[in-house]
Amino acid sequence: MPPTPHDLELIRSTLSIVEPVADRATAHFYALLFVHHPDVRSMFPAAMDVQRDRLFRALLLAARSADDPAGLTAYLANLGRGHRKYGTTTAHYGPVGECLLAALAKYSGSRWDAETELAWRRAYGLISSIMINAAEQAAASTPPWWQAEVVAHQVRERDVAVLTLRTDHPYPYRAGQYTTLETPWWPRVWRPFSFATAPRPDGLLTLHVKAVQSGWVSSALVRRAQPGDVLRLGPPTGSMVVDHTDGADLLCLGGGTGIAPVTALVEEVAQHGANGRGVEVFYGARRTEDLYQLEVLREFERRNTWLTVRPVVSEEVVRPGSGLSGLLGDVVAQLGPWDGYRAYLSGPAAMVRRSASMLVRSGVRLEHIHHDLEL
Ligand SMILES: NC(=O)C1=CN([C@@H]2O[C@H](COP(=O)(O)OP(=O)(O)OC[C@H]3O[C@@H](n4cnc5c(N)ncnc54)[C@H](O)[C@@H]3O)[C@@H](O)[C@H]2O)C=CC1
Repeated sequence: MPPTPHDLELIRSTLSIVEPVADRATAHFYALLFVHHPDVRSMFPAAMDVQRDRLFRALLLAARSADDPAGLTAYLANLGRGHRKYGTTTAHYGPVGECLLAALAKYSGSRWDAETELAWRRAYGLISSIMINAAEQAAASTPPWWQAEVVAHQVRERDVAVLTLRTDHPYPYRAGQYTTLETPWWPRVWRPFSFATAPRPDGLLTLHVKAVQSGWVSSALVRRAQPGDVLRLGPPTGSMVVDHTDGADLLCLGGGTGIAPVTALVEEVAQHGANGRGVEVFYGARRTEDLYQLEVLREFERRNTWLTVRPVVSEEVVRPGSGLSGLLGDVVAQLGPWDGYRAYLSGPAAMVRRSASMLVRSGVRLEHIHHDLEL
């Protein structure tokens, strides 16, 4: 039986009690899981900090999205497909559910009673059945992960590398989407990276990676990876895809390496034909020298009259009339209104959040703003 509206109230109330102590509750969950099911420990990375954080964020997201069943189902189905790369099987869901309920019971104190437990059992039953079904369906046509050999590695500026990959099986994706990637140097640590090109006939994939401070995976990809190294990729995911049937103009904001999926979208429109639609790209960076992808975009602009590319720098003063400076979303909003546009936002989380609210104020409808921030 699916959760009832009353179940949802009980679930949200439990989560609000557990949220302030989420780090301890999730640590307890993993401790229970690894003590009672030691065989699953090898499926997780040695350092569990990011993983701990993810579990609770996923639960919160599921609870908050319960009013949007279609969106929630899509999110959970994606999560189920994505779990195949960890080696997750249907048999794992039962023990995980028991440990999760035990951890929630411990950290919700006197709020936990038989009714609350039943509500969580119903919710977990639904969540796991959606994830299991999606994983089983995906298993019929795609591998759990793809091996991807680095065939080119080019350092564009100080900390950004462009990697070209060849997969062992065809990799089906859409421009604007991203993958999760594991390197041989940090086993079981998976990080997301967007594709920087639309799918091409040769099947090669391109990623832009910036080595971020304390970013183990990104630093290894920029400073250590070289042609011949073999990475693993999870399935493609992400909602930043263009609907080529609606013909509306596109407004794309890419900040830093967030310009990668924007470049892919431009390439896909060029392949597909713009059919009367205009595409406005705003490319944000801190300084002019960080605009590593500008020349590639300028080349697209020279070949396609429907495309306009404007760089925006945030930490440099630009002479009036010679360029744009300021925070990306703020600058774009000032150039509005943007009524009727379909917006695509990609870059640092704070930039995406701020830009989304600025664009809503300058006329873009919320449902026409695409990005892949989860919370
Ligand atoms: N699909 C997506 O959303 C993608 C996201 N990314 C993320 O984008 C980020 C790129 O990092 P970098 O290249 O180091 O970018 P960066 O830190 O150099 O900033 C790039 C742009 O974002 C703006 N920005 C940065 N912080 C801001 C804030 N707090 N408020 C408003 N604007 C802000 C800057 O002014 C600049 O225009 C990474 O975190 C990466 O994970 C990368 C690729 C795809």
